[in-house]
Amino acid sequence: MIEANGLTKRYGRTLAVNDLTFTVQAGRVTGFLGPNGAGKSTTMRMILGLDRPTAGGVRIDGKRYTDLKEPLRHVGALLDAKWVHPNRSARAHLRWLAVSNKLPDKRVDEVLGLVGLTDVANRRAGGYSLGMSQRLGIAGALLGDPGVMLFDEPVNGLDPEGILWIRQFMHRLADEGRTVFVSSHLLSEMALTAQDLVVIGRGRLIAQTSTRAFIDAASGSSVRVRGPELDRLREVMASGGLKADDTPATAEGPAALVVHGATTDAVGELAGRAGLVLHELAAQRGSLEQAFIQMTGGDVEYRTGDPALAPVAGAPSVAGAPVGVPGQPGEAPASQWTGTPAAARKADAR
Ligand SMILES: Nc1ncnc2c1ncn2[C@@H]1O[C@H](COP(=O)(O)OP(=O)(O)OP(=O)(O)O)[C@@H](O)[C@H]1O
Repeated sequence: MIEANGLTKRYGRTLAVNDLTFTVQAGRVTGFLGPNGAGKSTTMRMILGLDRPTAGGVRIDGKRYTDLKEPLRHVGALLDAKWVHPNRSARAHLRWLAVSNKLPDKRVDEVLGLVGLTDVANRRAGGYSLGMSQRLGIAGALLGDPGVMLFDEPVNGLDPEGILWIRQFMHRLADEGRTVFVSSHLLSEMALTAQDLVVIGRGRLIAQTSTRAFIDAASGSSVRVRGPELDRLREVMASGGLKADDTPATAEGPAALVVHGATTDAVGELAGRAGLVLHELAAQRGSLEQAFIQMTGGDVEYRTGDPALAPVAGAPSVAGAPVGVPGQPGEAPASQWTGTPAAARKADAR
């Protein structure tokens, strides 16, 4: 378990992390989301004892990182997959890590097997693809068989096969009871990977909740309904006090209505009482992307002019956390956002 309490980091005038309090539970994959410059990497570095908090602190299984006698046995991290000497083989790199951390040599072959690199373990790491380098980084993080694992943008630049592998591997680590904390800009991927979320903006907590609750709170409840008499259906919804919008036919389905702020029960009963035949009645969930943009709306700069990405004023809060974090007077804003989810990927593509 990771527990951050009032975690704060200031770099000169920039308040990179501002009084962050959150918990990352064992046995779950927890996504760490925030616009560019929100403070994710700084937070991860503080968890790993690589940066000193200005105030507050963070504990790993109840202990500060600096108090862990053998840190690699408690926490493993993948921060930069290319952090390997290019002329070293994967096996030599892991052996060096194992020796310098007093870990048994036999663990090297175990972790190579776990990440599927056994057959290429003697090849130069400099010649590895990004996907292989990520696997090697994960092997290094696993060397001490730690209960807590941190991943900073692990799927950046990976092909679909590599992304799927990482997703399944993280689920496996969580199923083994480990704490898995992963930052990513790939929101659709996070929706599939993370069971819980910690969402930050300008260094402050926006939400800590399950992924499902985060999406539901942002998107509200809406119902897609379709039948042979769409006009009548719209009238019946209106007479029941429900607002319905038309959605045109697409490759995915025929024209339908989307009824806002309603449940399938309410829509079905209204239609049934009016004697209307229905061909489709389904609750609609928003995407993590929509929820993220809505929840971080106050923290970002939009440059695309796409109205679909416009920030929503007065976005609801999740789990009691504030939304639309205001900047502190006299502080430089620590957040940048280039608008589209694709552009949200780190410009430096670590
Ligand atoms: N060593 C440093 N010195 C000064 N400012 C820093 C330093 N490290 C980070 N910052 C600033 O702190 C803020 C948070 O940066 P951080 O890298 O933690 O954000 P992030 O959420 O990881 O962003 P990204 O997703 O773009 O990597 C930014 O404004 C950044 O410029």
